[in-house]
Amino acid sequence: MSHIPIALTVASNDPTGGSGVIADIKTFHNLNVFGMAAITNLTAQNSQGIHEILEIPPEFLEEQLSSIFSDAIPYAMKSGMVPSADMVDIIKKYIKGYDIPFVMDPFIFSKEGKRIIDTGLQNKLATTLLPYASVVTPNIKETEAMTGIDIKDESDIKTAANIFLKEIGVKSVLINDSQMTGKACDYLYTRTKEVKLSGPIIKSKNLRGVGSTFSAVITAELAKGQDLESAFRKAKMFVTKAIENGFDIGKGNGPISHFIEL
Ligand SMILES: Nc1ncnc2c1ncn2[C@@H]1O[C@H](COP(=O)(O)OP(=O)(O)OP(=O)(O)O)[C@@H](O)[C@H]1O
Ligand SMILES: Cc1ncc(CO)c(N)n1
Repeated sequence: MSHIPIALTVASNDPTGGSGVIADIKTFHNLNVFGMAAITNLTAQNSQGIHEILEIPPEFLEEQLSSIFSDAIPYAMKSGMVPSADMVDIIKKYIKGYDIPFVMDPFIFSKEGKRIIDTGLQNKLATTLLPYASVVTPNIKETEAMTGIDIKDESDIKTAANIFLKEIGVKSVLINDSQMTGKACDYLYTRTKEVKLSGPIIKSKNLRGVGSTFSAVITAELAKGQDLESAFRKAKMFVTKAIENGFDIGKGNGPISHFIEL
């Protein structure tokens, strides 16, 4: 194959391969997109939780991005765990400088509910990066943290989505809900339309990487030139199958599968 779309992830490394950039690259590969990764953090984590986080010096993120972009421009890019305000500014420079689709997957809380970034950095992400994002993919807890809305039902989700679109200035928002309604519901809001996709909650303890994988599918599909609604539908199908085929790896919560065929 002489030509292939490129997708770039700017996120952290999980050495056990369940989430973060390794999950992103597995997803890009599954979808026939060439994956690249610029690392923001190294984490020490496993199926039982995140133990330590080591930040890469921001200048070295800049080195990684400048090496990538001076050589081949990715067709789409996503961000995951961004640990410092300096890194937010560096990422913004590349998004502003190169007009490519940008998917922001905010990583504010760990699966175990622990806050990973402070509110100052969370606000910086919202004010500096979100206005340049094609789409942001928060779960319910992240949506509450970023909009200040206490979400109890679907109308609160819509109110929060309007804050993302009208006050924060993001082009579209895709809110994932696997916590509130007892169903796995996802809501896409753009300035012109709303799409809701709903499925049953699959009972599994092996859910590591589900959020990273969902946003990686969206990024891969945008890299291929697909529109956001088709990318959303594909991401929903992908994660559903990936959860159904998850693995019992480790003593705690295992990873979802990236071997699936759609
Ligand atoms: N148990 C489940 N059954 C079916 N779908 C699920 C389940 N858990 C999550 N999903 C779906 O997976 C996608 C991502 O879910 P969600 O946003 O809740 O993950 P997350 O909390 O961001 O994950 P992470 O902690 O990995 O970032 C959504 O499409 C959601 O509906
Ligand atoms: C590196 C990394 N990225 C994302 C997540 C969230 O799933 C995690 N646990 N670790």
